[in-house]
Amino acid sequence: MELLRLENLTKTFGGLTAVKDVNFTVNEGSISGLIGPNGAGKTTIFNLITGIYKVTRGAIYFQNVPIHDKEPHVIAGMGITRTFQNIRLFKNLTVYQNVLTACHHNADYGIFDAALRLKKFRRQERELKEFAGRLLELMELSGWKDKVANSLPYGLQRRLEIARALALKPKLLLLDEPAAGMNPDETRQLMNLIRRIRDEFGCTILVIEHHMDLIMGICDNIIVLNFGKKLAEGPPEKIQQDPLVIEAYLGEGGMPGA
Ligand SMILES: Nc1ncnc2c1ncn2[C@@H]1O[C@H](COP(=O)(O)OP(=O)(O)OP(=O)(O)O)[C@@H](O)[C@H]1O
Repeated sequence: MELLRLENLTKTFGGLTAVKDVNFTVNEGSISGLIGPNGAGKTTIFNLITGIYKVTRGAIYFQNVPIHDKEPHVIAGMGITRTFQNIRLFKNLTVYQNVLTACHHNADYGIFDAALRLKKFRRQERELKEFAGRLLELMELSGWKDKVANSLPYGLQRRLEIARALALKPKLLLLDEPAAGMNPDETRQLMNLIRRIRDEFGCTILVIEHHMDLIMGICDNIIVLNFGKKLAEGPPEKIQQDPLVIEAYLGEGGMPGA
């Protein structure tokens, strides 16, 4: 079943067309990849889906509801969450505190419940702590729980960022270059984690990534962009052999990791 649909999506910045008439759908429960050479328009599409940028032309539907005219907080509230190319964490808080603060977005107790530590507050606090613990387990960060985020190796900081995004219980998780800066071992581990997030957490994933092994290894469907336009779409085996895709990457020195 379709979760997200982009229809003739176009974004211009002054005279530059960053995204031009892009159409694709993301099916519920799938892992989809958005790839393309540098400057192809991938992050711009994430910014359009999440409402950070206003759409110039075209439409975006989430669960068949138009979202291209909605504010970022409304879109987030509907169940779309993202991570960023540059890691955004509370660097001086512990791993656990980072996840727990994100979990608090789900709390609906009032200031009186909290101040008087009423039953509703105590029950929700217990549930949020359990959920934070579950997320740390899922992202294999339990052993780092009490470490300050800043002290974590780079690959683990990226995993912590994903745990924080999952704390918002998204239906659609957008990952912007989650394996950037990771070594091959860390990348392999991340691939397994992304599959687990889909299988155990039940959320749909759209991922931008330059690591081709990751994209080809986990995606059901891949959308290739070049100069803002959709160049190709299909399963990994089809994309890997597509002459147009290979040619687009040749200018950049070939398909990365292929
Ligand atoms: N806010 C902006 N103002 C002006 N131009 C922008 C803006 N955001 C993106 N662009 C331009 O739009 C084009 C697409 O950029 P985008 O960041 O979406 O590419 P990308 O495919 O994500 O690239 P990369 O793989 O390098 O991250 C680029 O030419 C970029 O300079």
